Amino acid sequence: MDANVVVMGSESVGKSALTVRLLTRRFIGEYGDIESIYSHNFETDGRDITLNIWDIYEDLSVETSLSEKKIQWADGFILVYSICDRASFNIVSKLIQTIKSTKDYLNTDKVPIVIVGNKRDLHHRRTVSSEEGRLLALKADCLFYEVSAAENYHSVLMVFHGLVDRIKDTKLALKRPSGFKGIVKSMSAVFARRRTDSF
Ligand SMILES: Nc1nc2c(ncn2[C@@H]2O[C@H](COP(=O)(O)OP(=O)(O)OP(=O)(O)O)[C@@H](O)[C@H]2O)c(=O)[nH]1
Repeated sequence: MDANVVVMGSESVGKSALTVRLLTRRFIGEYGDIESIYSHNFETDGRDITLNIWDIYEDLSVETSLSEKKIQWADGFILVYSICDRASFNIVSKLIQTIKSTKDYLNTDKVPIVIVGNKRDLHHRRTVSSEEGRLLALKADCLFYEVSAAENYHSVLMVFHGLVDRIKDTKLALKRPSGFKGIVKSMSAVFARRRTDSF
């Protein structure tokens, strides 16, 4: 399975640090203004996953046709803020709205989004509590993690694994009509066939 992932958030929250941590297991400190697509292969539940990660430098809270293209390209989103930067947390809510209004999800309301509070190691400078992050995720039906790209590889790995699991579920739900909508769809397919049969 291929999964396109966009990493978004305000400036300097650690988007590149998270991406580079996943790819190399390292934290190198300074990353410059890079914007690239990286590919990374891993296995989950016996399935090979190719993750295409787009690390976005541009501020996507300002709507442009390019940002719309990026949103359409993505199967899932990692929205990063810094626990020491309240403005970066506020931008995450705006990004969720932009994504949910832009992305055309046909049958499902569940957009695979993970909210990440980064720089957990700087807890003495914290201005956004864990509860606020968790509450936002709960309201928007997203996953939530607090991590330190600087200090910990495993929590970063969990972020990407969590997102891939959600992407898998969404892709499966899109393939197989399920629930009430799916039943209505299958019934109308049967009736449509009957109607054409009778002519
Ligand atoms: N203490 C601490 N610093 C971090 C952490 N993650 C990133 N940084 C630092 O925060 C700064 C910004 O990190 P980047 O990864 O470049 O952030 P970015 O969001 O990609 O930044 P832009 O590309 O400029 O938008 C760098 O100085 C990093 O070393 C972290 O978990 N803890």
